[in-house]
Amino acid sequence: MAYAVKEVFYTLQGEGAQTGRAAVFCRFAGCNLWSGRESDRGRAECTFCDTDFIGTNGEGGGKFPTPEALARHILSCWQAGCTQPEGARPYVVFTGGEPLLQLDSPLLQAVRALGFETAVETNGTLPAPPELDWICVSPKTDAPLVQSRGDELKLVYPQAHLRPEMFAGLDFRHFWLQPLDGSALPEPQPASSQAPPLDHDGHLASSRADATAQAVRYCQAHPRWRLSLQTHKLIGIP
Ligand SMILES: C[S@@+](CC[C@H](N)C(=O)[O-])C[C@H]1O[C@@H](n2cnc3c(N)ncnc32)[C@H](O)[C@@H]1O
Ligand SMILES: Nc1nc2[nH]cc(C(=O)O)c2c(=O)[nH]1
Ligand code: SF4
Ligand SMILES: [Mg+2]
Repeated sequence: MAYAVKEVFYTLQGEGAQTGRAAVFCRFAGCNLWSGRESDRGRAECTFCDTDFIGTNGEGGGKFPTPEALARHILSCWQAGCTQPEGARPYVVFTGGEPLLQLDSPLLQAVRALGFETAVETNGTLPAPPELDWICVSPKTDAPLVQSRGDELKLVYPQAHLRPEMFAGLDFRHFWLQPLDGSALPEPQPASSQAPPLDHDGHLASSRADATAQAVRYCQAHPRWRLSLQTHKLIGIP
């Protein structure tokens, strides 16, 4: 099958337990919870997305006809950025959009054959192929959770009707609260059907600072949960 890829870039993982690790990010086009168009955001299943995943016109993006072609492209991005590869296994993070709409075993086998360790960032609504070394699931309010095990569960917080306790019993090694970044979102319209971001106690999170303060309070009260900051945004890298 052909793969539609928005962008492929070399950066540091900014979130979760692998924060700070050099990685190629392969961002697939398309998502099953939002069209990506602002005009549809209010009625989407996921309303707070911070990412442009429409089309294949980003840096390093394109249509790739075979798993091998995309795997070679990912390797070339690693090689272009990593000048001293000795002793480090190349690392690729598949994201999107929703990567599990396209990420399949042949592609994972192709990147593994080139030496890559593999990771995914997924909304958890689709099952993950077995060849992944690291699975990060980030559940969304209105979406059924199908992938209910993995390495880390990263909950954007606060989200209407989603309480961290709903997930604390699942089979993950790490549990993160990531403050909702509403800075790129349009102001909510009064008539919007979009549910407001309410925390545990029903408080409205009107800014990333509010969301961060709420997440800090929750982690302090429930130490099984840790704070995941989007560190790439803090330092201005992709
Ligand atoms: C853009 S999503 C792509 C992967 C997948 N569709 C998902 O939702 O996990 C990558 C990560 O960014 C998080 N994210 C998206 N929008 C965010 C926002 N406004 N504030 C904080 N985290 C956000 C997602 O929850 C997910 O963990
Ligand atoms: N540096 C960096 N780290 C990230 N971790 C998850 C991201 C994503 O959009 O999936 C992301 C991203 O977009 N950039
Ligand atoms: S599920 Fe992920 S990619 Fe899709 S709209 Fe939500 S945050 Fe964005
Ligand atoms: Mg991102």
